[in-house]
Amino acid sequence: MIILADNVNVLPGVGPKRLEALHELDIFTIEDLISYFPFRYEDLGERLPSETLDGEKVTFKGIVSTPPVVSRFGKKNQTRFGLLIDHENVRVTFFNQPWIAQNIDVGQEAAIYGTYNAAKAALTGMKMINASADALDPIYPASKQVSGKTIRHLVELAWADVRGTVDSLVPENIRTKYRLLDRNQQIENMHFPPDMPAAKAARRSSAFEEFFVFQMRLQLLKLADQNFAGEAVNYDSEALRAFENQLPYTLTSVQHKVIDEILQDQKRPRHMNRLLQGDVGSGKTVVAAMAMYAAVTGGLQAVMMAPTEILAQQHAINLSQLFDNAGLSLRIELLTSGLKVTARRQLLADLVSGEIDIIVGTHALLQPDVAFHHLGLAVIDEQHRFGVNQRAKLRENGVNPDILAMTATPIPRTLSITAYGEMDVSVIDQLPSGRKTIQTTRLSHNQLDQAISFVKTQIDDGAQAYIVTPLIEESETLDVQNATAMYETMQLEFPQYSIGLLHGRLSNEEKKVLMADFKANRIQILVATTVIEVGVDVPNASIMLILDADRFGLAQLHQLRGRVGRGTRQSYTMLIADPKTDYGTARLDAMVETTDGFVLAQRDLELRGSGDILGTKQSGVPEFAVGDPIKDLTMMEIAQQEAITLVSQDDWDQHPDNQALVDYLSRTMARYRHFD
Ligand SMILES: Nc1ncnc2c1ncn2[C@@H]1O[C@H](COP(=O)(O)OP(=O)(O)OP(=O)(O)O)[C@@H](O)[C@H]1O
Repeated sequence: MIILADNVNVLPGVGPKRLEALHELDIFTIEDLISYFPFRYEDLGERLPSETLDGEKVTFKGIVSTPPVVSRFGKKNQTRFGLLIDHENVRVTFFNQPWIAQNIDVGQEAAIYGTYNAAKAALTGMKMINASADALDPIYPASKQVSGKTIRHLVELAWADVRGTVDSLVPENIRTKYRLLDRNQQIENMHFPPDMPAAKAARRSSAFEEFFVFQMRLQLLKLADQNFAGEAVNYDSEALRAFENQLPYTLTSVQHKVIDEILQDQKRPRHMNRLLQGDVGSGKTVVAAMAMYAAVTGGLQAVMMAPTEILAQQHAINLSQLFDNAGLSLRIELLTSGLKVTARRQLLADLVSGEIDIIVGTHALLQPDVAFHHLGLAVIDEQHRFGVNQRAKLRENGVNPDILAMTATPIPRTLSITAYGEMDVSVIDQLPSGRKTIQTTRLSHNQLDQAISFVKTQIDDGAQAYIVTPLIEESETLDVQNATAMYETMQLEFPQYSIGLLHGRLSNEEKKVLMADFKANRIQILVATTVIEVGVDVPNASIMLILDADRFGLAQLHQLRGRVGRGTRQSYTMLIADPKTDYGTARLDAMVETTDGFVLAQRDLELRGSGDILGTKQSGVPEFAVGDPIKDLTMMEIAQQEAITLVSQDDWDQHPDNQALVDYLSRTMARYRHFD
């Protein structure tokens, strides 16, 4: 007798090789197997012959009216018998499936899927179907090593034993409220639906279950965060006010608002886990600087983590400038991989002794030898590149800083509930005043000369420009060649100016020097591949020329455009492209129409359709097997509400009704992919 917790290799036919292949599909136990659902059903279309067109594929169900006869010709053979459907007799022929004859007797009910020949009232059989079930064929997501048919077969074997023994994960009161099936019925109808409505009902229940379990995990994570007794940061409000007064600009009301939200969190003796979401160029850095300064005035250290070394370096420069200009002497250091051994050792010593106030770096900051004197705040830039597990690393060796994650990836409201479910969110939805709307134009390749002469007039006027060439995924060499060719063209076009070339093959050191030169206006034109994409801040750069712009996704184009329009100059983005697809054209049109990242993100979603996993993957939204977090948003919202309600009840995890859920969550938490 097989039970749910058994390893799948208890099933006949699952040897080491197949086991490995099943592991690839995340199937380890019998429970995993029976929760591995078909993603659609082929309707085999049971009908009467009179309703069927010639040549149509169809399923006929009837009574076998003549004994099966197998005739052979050479290596081939055919099996024939009659099938009485209602009052019509149809002649059935199977080719090369002689075993069919052994399973057929006169008088027996049979369902056969095949192609109908109306003139001859004959059916060329393709397969026999379980006559007592409906003609729905479940289609399983398969891999190269395991076919859908094998999965189907294993599910049948397993279900025969565990049927009726599955406990529901969604508590009964919630199931009743939303008319959801219990888990036995749900699983049975996912695999063996008697008809389409039953399959639909089972999918609905499965999707809800999946969302609910996901939301439970988020809520538990949130609770765990809160229970991690965070530290109350006793910051110096006077000092913060003085810092603000020394800034080179006035903070916008939205910046004020989000700074207040963050400070409130820091002040509480609770752990902060907040996401700061703001469009490109909206001024997140100064908000983060305030939060870090708050920690420092409270006698704590702060760390800022960026996804790349270029960005880390930029942040270190920007922060130093901000604090220097305000006359504050904080010690800010940059930890990079290029640091010499002795320098690194000194840096780490100063960090642990508390001499360093703020340290900026990449993932390198998560290495075990990096220890703090007293870390109070971790700012994480571009949050979706850091998984929850990585954040957890920060907590090891006893440090449990407040977390402020920042992202410029505009996630449409419809997705943020899924992407950031466990965090509190602050949004900057207003750009600093004085910004002029970036003017975006679309040009074809034969207008490139025109674009370049426009760049010329702007540079003569003191502006700086980016020229971006597309990343060629198949070949980094081509990619670099492309950028290099453009660089050479620009040198010819602009002999009087200094031109830089930035691409992925350069060392971090070379990149750093280039960026510093560009920032200081020692370089006027920077030809770059997409390495320039996120976070680079050079306010005097006001021209962005993107070549083959149709090769970029909308989010990427928006990020690139966000590199300009950061100062007071009128900025321009020129998209050079001859798009070959409607989708390419639509993306460029969207860019011309709006500069609002949230509008673009929504448009992107519509253009791609919610089924596109790739896009959602990029944005950090987890994938689901059955439910669609965009189409089924309301269901996700309900699942979230119910999860919040459940975990807010005292001793909810002690209640017998919730044991199956509690067990399931603890069993599966460890290998939960969404949080990697
Ligand atoms: N209130 C303000 N008034 C005027 N300028 C501001 C204000 N706040 C920030 N800035 C300036 O706006 C520019 C963009 O700010 P910042 O680099 O913080 O943007 P960001 O939100 O980090 O954007 P990205 O995600 O694109 O890096 C910077 O040059 C910064 O000095």
